[in-house]
Amino acid sequence: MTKSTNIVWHESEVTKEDRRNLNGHKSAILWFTGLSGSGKSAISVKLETALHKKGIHTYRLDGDNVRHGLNKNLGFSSEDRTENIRRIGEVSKLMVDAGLFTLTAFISPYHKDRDQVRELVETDEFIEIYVKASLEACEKRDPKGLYKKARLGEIKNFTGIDAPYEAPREPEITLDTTKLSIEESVEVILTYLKDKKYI
Ligand SMILES: Nc1ncnc2c1ncn2[C@@H]1O[C@H](COP(=O)(O)OS(=O)(=O)O)[C@@H](OP(=O)(O)O)[C@H]1O
Ligand SMILES: Nc1ncnc2c1ncn2[C@@H]1O[C@H](COP(=O)(O)OP(=O)(O)O)[C@@H](O)[C@H]1O
Repeated sequence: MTKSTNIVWHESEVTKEDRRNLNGHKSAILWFTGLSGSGKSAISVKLETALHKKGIHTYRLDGDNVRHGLNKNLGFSSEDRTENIRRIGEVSKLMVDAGLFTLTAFISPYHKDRDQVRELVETDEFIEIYVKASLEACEKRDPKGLYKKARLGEIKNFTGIDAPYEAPREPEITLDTTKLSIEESVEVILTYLKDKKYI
């Protein structure tokens, strides 16, 4: 018997389409992935501000509101990272159902975990954004001093050092943050959303 046996779905009267119509725009997950220090948080924060100013309903998920709350029982083993991403995917799906552009900023290092989130929603509801920067560049930025600690062996399983990062094969958007400024990256995403008639 699975744990969900005997649980019956109760349909709402208000649908995702109703909520989208009320908002006047679509909803989707903007899934940022990349190494620590690649720029996921910096870009997603500025993108959210830009969308908000346009009257678009958003919510941003990142370590602050997830790893300190919902997922505070998870660490950085491959199993815990997979569970971290699975929960974030499920929460993001609910937010898309609620009519929001949901911006997620997690390393999400494994193809299979990101693909599982993609499978959870409609094809056009998952936009994978690869925030690309070399390990060298991220380590040079080292905004939280974590690479230094990882090199000293004070943090184990650090992505890029002694834990893997699997770069997306076919992301909807790639941002090379060694070439684009934060503002330019935001513009690339806004252009994509306009071209594809999301906004
Ligand atoms: N071992 C290890 N590896 C990678 N990162 C580590 C680790 N330990 C702590 N941190 C800090 O946690 C942030 C990554 O958390 P995520 O939830 O995005 O990771 S994951 O998607 O589950 O792989 C990451 O934040 P970002 O810099 O925002 O990516 C780090 O600040
Ligand atoms: N072109 C750029 N794009 C994004 N971030 C940049 C860029 N140049 C420098 N940075 C800086 O690099 C750091 C990236 O950190 P952060 O956004 O926390 O990355 P992540 O969320 O991927 O760990 C920030 O301090 C940001 O200001």
